Amino acid sequence: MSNHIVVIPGDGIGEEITAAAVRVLQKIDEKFHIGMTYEKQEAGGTAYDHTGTPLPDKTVDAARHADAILFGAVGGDKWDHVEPSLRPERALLGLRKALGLYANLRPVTVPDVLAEYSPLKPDIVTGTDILIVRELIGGIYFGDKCESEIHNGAERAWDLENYSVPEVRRITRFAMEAAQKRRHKVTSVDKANVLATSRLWRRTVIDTASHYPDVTLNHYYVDNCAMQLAINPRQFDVIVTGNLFGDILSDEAAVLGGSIGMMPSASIGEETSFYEPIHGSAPDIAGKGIANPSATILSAAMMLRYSFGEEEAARAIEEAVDQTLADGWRTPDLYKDGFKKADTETMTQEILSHI
Ligand SMILES: NC(=O)c1ccc[n+]([C@@H]2O[C@H](COP(=O)([O-])OP(=O)(O)OC[C@H]3O[C@@H](n4cnc5c(N)ncnc54)[C@H](O)[C@@H]3O)[C@@H](O)[C@H]2O)c1
Ligand SMILES: CC(C)[C@H](C(=O)O)[C@@H](O)C(=O)O
Ligand SMILES: [Mg+2]
Repeated sequence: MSNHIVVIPGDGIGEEITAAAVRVLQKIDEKFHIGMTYEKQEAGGTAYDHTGTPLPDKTVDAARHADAILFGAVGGDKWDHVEPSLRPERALLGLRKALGLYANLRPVTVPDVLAEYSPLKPDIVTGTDILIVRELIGGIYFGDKCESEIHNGAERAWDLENYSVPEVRRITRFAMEAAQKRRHKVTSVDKANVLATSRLWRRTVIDTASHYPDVTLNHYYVDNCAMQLAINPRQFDVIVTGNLFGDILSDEAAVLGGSIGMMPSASIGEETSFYEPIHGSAPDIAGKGIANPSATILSAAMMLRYSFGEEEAARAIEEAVDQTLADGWRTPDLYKDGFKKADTETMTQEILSHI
């Protein structure tokens, strides 16, 4: 079986964190003999600087032919003034669309050793284990938009949200099947009290869920869900939601475990899957060698599990990260008095030492 990985570091901390994850994968390969090969490709602002486009065709072609993709992050203030269609973030959206990556899985777990890092009380967050299933190639992100037009004498801009029944059905099935392997509960999040798209979303979720009688379904409006995540995160098993709400709720949920630097993701479509941390390019710390590489390393673990069927190897990575935290190593995003200070390199070496 071929296990060819296209690595797309992107911008900002992207290079540092993907390099760390590749080292972990190489160590895993020595132990588990998976036979992974790597190919680096450009996307984002750096690709724009080199080629005039944030998403070169070469990158899309390589991604399409890969067995899995490891992605860092794109974007940064440097490209804020670039024409919208050429912004670094368009590379990520373009790849998601080109690869049909409709289901974005964002697991939110709070290791016991990190419960005290949460801005919430440890007795609220301990034991949290949520899988956010975010629809990734529809909704307002991909609807028609207008950057600027004159309407009734005033300049305005607009973005159109739309969802079709097949799109909602597909992501709901995914969430239901994920829940069947977990605690058999799905919470659907929408804004059906206001938005037409959310009313179609809710109807379709209810209809699709009726084929999964072993899964309990409940609904929250997104504003209430944002609050429920802070009040009682343990009530959630699988959350299924649209593209924009999923983006926002997953950053919120990331703080339950103390840092977005710990949160991995997998994006699944019909063919090649895509693995990336949920955080961005962190321009404020880029190049300083202090980014937490764990989210990307844990994304590599998801790759082993979902793309290569290597459950034992995936667990070996997750346990190595847990052990490194249990040993007291903390990158600055998690550091507190009494713990051992780690930069990206030290954290990576410590994780490697446990594999
Ligand atoms: N998937 C992606 O490529 C992605 C995701 C989100 C944002 N972005 C882009 O990244 C740029 C910066 O966005 P932002 O500042 O809103 O979000 P961000 O996630 O890059 O950073 C938010 C905060 O979290 C910190 N942080 C993020 N990752 C960290 C890590 N691994 N270790 C330690 N601290 C970490 C940053 O230092 C910053 O303080 C923007 O251009 C944005 O569009 C890209
Ligand atoms: C960079 C941006 C396009 C992206 C998104 O909004 O999907 C990011 O915030 C994410 O969460 O992956
Ligand atoms: Mg986001």
